[in-house]
Amino acid sequence: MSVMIKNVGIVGAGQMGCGIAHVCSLAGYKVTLYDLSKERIEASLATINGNMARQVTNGKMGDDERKTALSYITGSTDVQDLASMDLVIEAATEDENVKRKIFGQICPVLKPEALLATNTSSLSITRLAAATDRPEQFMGIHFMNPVPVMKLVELVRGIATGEKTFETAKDFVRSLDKTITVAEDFPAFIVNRILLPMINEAIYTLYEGVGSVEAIDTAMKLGANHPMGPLQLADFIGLDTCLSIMQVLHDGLADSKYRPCPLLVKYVEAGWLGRKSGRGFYDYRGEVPVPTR
Ligand SMILES: CC(=O)CC(=O)SCCNC(=O)CCNC(=O)[C@H](O)C(C)(C)COP(=O)(O)OP(=O)(O)OC[C@H]1O[C@@H](n2cnc3c(N)ncnc32)[C@H](O)[C@@H]1OP(=O)(O)O
Ligand SMILES: NC(=O)C1=CN([C@@H]2O[C@H](COP(=O)(O)OP(=O)(O)OC[C@H]3O[C@@H](n4cnc5c(N)ncnc54)[C@H](OP(=O)(O)O)[C@@H]3O)[C@@H](O)[C@H]2O)C=CC1
Repeated sequence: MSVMIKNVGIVGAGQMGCGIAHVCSLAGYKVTLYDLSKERIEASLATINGNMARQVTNGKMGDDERKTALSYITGSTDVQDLASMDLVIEAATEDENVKRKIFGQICPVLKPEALLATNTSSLSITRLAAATDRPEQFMGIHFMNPVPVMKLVELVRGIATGEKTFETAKDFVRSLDKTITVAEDFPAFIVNRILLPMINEAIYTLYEGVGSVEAIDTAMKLGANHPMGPLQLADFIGLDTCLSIMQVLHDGLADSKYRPCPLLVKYVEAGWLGRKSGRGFYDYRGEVPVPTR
């Protein structure tokens, strides 16, 4: 008992929006990728093309497949283009006010039967659902970064999420060849409840002078077999997103063990957001990343 999905809208063409568009188009869905500016849309379509081209070079897909998938993605800066979507996945900035504003704009445009999902990393699905006109048709579909590579998707139901919505989300995620894990609607769900305190602790380790950026990342890569060091991973996720998640954990669970490291706050205040802004715990503006501490 699930709803037929053909057209998928994605709101926010950042790193996650691009990744979600990438995997949806490869699975045969018609994708409308919406963001605020034409420049962002153009840059995002170029990023998706580049990521697919790399998969062609590595023999992971054929060039015809790449062309077909790309032809399924349409960029848009007009919210009216979401009117024909069966499912819309919100993947905009991790800020509750931004997301609430988006729901206020898109809900009047969507078909009554359309499902609405959020890719939020941490925010309450129940609270976000209450900001829409369709709490029964709303849930969390939380992809991992980089989406084309990571196998997991967390599914999170709000208190009002209907069974049909949940079943449809499960079928949809399986059609993308991803593995589902179901999390209850508590701050940051499962992956980020565990991962982000580890990253925050790595930043405290740097802040307290226990080790340099390089020492901490090398320690966790070679000493714990993590594919990326925690500071490299923080830069990869985006330091603004990391800080938002820690704030949600701190506020939502009211435990001082989740307090965001002041050094993380400082980097975000400086606009050093990691890879996406060119600088974070590493400086990415040269040929190779250079630690900033
Ligand atoms: C914050 C949240 O809400 C939740 C989260 O997502 S938390 C973050 C979860 N993600 C992680 O923990 C990632 C940890 N890092 C890794 O697993 C690996 O370093 C990595 C997969 C990102 C890269 O692996 P690697 O072996 O160093 O790199 P590399 O061999 O160049 O790439 C492996 C594949 O990833 C792809 N890839 C790498 N970065 C990519 C990106 N940004 N976008 C798309 N594809 C990417 C490459 O194209 C390559 O794909 P193919 O195998 O299809 O050719
Ligand atoms: N980064 C990660 O590793 C992961 C992130 N997530 C979640 O996915 C979501 C997106 O994260 P991510 O892609 O990393 O963030 P990015 O900062 O890369 O992208 C966010 C995008 O949303 C756009 N945006 C902001 N406001 C609006 C709006 N009102 N309407 C449409 N688009 C808007 C931004 O535009 P502009 O740049 O112009 O502001 C930007 O293009 C967040 O909720 C995050 O928590 C989930 C899993 C992993």
